[in-house]
Amino acid sequence: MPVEKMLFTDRLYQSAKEIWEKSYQHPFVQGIGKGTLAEETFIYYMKQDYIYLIDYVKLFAIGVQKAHNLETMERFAHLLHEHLHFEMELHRKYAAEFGITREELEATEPTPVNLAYTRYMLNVAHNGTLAELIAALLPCAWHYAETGKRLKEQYKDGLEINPYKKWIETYSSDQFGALGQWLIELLNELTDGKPERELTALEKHFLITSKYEYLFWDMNYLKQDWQI
Ligand SMILES: Cc1ncc(CO)c(N)n1
Repeated sequence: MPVEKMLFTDRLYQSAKEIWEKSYQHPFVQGIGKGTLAEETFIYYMKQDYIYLIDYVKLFAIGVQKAHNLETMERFAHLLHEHLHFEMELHRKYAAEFGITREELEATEPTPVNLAYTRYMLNVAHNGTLAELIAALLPCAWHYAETGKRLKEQYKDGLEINPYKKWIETYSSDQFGALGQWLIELLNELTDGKPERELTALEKHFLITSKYEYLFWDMNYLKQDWQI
């Protein structure tokens, strides 16, 4: 009987599982689910996340540049468009609700954790292979899709009156989930038959950005910024 082959992304999922669980249990994430997170904390996060996404979207442009065929180029161009419009529209809508202008959103200065996280991914994107780029950016797409779906299920009773309903609806949507799913498939294709040495390097990127995801929640929760 043939042995069922474990996908490389299953391995990544297993190795990051504990970190992701810690993120899910973080009071920031739970506060979104319950709708109890302080509004000023959410606004702080929306502003930081908006400028995070500006850099994140650039990673897809580098994906276009590093793609080996036209189909992959088209998919990265699609991802770039979806994050720039579908996802970032969420931030613009919340900002409008809170009386924050687009200019103000865009002029946000990154905190140390935000800057370190985006610089890490941009560095991998510029200096690494296409597989390395995907390994580094995948926790963002995958972890958010999973978080959105889990929160929606766990807190479905209060969803209609939850002020963060739009956030939960965006990240639990099939439209958002499909973005991560395609990255998962591409990474499995690119890593098929690759030596352990290369896989270990990819796993390292995946774990580091998974940890940055945790730090990002924590940084926003505590409103950690430059001390000087
Ligand atoms: C920090 C962070 N990670 C992932 C996502 C999902 O794209 C996001 N908006 N922000």
